[in-house]
Amino acid sequence: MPAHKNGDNRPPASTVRKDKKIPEKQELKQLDERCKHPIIGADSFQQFDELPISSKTLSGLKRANFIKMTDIQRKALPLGLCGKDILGAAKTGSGKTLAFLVPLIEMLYRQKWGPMDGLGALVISPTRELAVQIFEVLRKIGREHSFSAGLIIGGKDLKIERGLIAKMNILVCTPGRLLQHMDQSAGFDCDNLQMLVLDEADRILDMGFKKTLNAIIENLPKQRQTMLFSATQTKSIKDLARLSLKDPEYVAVHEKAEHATPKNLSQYYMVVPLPQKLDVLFNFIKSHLTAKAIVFLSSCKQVRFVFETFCKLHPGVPLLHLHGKQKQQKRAETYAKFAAQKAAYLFCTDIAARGLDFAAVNWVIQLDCPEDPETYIHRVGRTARYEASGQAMLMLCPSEEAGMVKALERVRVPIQEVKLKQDAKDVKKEPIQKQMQRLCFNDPEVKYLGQKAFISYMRSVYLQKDKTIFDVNALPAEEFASALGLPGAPRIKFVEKSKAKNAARGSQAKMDEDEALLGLASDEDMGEEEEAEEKSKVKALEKKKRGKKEAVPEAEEPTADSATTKQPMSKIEKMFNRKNQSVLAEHYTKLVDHETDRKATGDDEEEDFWTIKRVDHDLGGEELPEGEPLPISKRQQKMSKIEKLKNKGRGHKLVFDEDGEAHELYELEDEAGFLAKGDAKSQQKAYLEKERVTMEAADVEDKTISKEKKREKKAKQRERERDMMNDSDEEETVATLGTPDYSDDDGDAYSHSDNGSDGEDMDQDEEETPKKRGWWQDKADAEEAKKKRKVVEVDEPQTLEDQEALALRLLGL
Ligand SMILES: Nc1ncnc2c1ncn2[C@@H]1O[C@H](COP(=O)(O)OP(=O)(O)OP(=O)(O)O)[C@@H](O)[C@H]1O
Repeated sequence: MPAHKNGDNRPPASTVRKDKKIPEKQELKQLDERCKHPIIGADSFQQFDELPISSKTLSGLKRANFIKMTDIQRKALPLGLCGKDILGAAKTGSGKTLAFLVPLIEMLYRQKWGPMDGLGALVISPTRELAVQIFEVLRKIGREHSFSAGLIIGGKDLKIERGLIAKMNILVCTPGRLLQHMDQSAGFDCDNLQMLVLDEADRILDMGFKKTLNAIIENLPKQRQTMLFSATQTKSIKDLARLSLKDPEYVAVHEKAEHATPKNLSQYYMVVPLPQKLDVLFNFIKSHLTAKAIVFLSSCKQVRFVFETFCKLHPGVPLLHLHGKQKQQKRAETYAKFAAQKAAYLFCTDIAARGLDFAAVNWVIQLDCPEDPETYIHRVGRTARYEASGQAMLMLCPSEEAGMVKALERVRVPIQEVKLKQDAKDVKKEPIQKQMQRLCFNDPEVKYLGQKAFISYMRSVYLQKDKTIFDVNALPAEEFASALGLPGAPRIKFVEKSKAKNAARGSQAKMDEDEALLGLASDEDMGEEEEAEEKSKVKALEKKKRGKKEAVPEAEEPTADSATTKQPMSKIEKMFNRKNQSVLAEHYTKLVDHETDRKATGDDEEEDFWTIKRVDHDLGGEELPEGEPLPISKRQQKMSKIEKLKNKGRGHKLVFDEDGEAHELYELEDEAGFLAKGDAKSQQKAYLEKERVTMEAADVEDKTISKEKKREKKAKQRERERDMMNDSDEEETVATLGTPDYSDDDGDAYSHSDNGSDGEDMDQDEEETPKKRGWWQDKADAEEAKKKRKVVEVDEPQTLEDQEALALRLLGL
């Protein structure tokens, strides 16, 4: 290793800059040399160009305005460049992305990675949005390199991805989708992988993704460099063993810092009774119309409800929403829109809590309490990023205050209480509750959303692990429902009623609670990662229930495609999931009612923990509008008339008396008269005989009519065929108009747009378009037939002689 003039053995910045001009081969040699050993003097490096980084990467960094390194970059990059395994922890917004992307690109560059080498590096992110963001940074700084890089996230066409994935050198992906490709895409192998990165590692390693990640790791070679980054890093030995890390370096730059959150972040909390939360939020928005803010809620349904209702209340600032149940395209659009807005409010679940780097967000509002202090840190980290400042507001229910504040103190989060201002209370003279009620009253869809939001909120509170913070019984359910504008609280039934009161719960009680949790398994409310976690909880509980004695908390997590842990949905729930919800909302509530009534009678005790007993008290007496047919199933709709008649059974003859009352035929005949005609049996025989004769006569008549109809139909068909024969030439041309041949010479389909012709070239296409080939003909046959076809030009035949002459010409005589 050559010594340098400046005494600390590090190359001066000028030396590195000069390197830019040296040939690539020489540069590679120098970089290799410097990265073989711990980089000398790296402790005092401040800028990227002081590190042994290729000129191509440096140029990418410079163009993106990355000149000076952040703390985590200064510490992690020298280690990463030397091939060390790293556990990186640093505050949110402190530049962890570059701390792993630069070593990744450089490692492949130094190894002269090429298209034939296959997959060299893998970056796994817990959410799609974060994966997209990482990919964008990779593109920016790697723009001068020639590696192929792909983004593999759910919600896109699997086939298209499959075609490309085998050719990629770098992949940025979400766990579920990656595993899907590992399982299903032939030609995708990771045998050559050199580097694995887990961004938001603690999230990917936790229960939610455990099984998926284990399966992924099994497919990766053990000899590789591994880097884990997060603002809240895992230190679990078990986790690290799973990843086969080799002497990892723990790089935690802010561990000794006074606070775990960015220093430019001001953090407040406010104790707000649950029923007033929406009111406070709405007033906050009205008084901060120029803010760019992210509002966190606990479930997708909450997000939808608050978004939909607030949009209708027109607060005067753009509102957006993001959650895991949206289609990928919608999610991407929302992400892009919010990123571009100067002032806007984004309502979201924890899907947006980690890693997302929206510029200039000045407020993070947590309407619902986060599940733990780590989630709090990630949520508030969406503001005050890099050198910017920001503010965060946490709304706590009175029952959550003590537990949460203590938990935040424990992880060094400086948070300060603010009280609701008096004038803010005055605003509540006209609370939005009234407007919410109006919205729910006028629009059943809104009311329905409100009901779902109510239930999913209560459920999320119940499911929280930390019972020192979350207590569902302390929540004022009725008042909360009213605040949402609902006419009454959807009734929620606890199976084990005594368990909450019973302080010393025995193991049986615990088991019952577990069973109750199983009943909550099918939450179609959660996002991908939330859902994964939920499923794993359920699976763990199922295991317990089966009597397994082993410790469960780290139970496997189902893969993205395994839905086996979900409780089977009832028929009605499935139907409801399929149907147009706005149409069915009211009807559904009644169906649910019946369903739960049935369960309450003991049909299904496992689901008897809490279910919607009656979703809406107002609906009690409502019936379907009079005269409106009951909804019929699709199968019924598809039945032919004959099938329907069959199912109807035989007709039944009734006779109406003078008062319009229906009677059986025999009721109107007097008995003496009846017996005078003979005994019942002979009368029945005579009646049947008479009816048989009548039926036979009718049958003959029907057959004659039917034959006549068939004859007419055939005649018409022959006539049509004759006409077609006469006009065949003309018709063939018409059939090919505007129908280009979509096959090339090999018969492969090609896109019409390939020839670059749009509407303008259409006329030309039409003229030149050959006659359409029948599916039964190959191209040669068609050409032959075309040659054989003669064109006979004639004048319109006027007389019988003309016609005879034409016929002879056509016959070729
Ligand atoms: N060296 C740098 N110079 C200037 N800006 C930087 C630098 N490094 C990172 N940034 C910027 O800082 C912001 C935060 O970076 P990044 O997203 O990597 O943070 P993070 O630590 O991964 O945050 P989180 O923990 O929330 O995922 C980004 O906007 C990024 O462009």
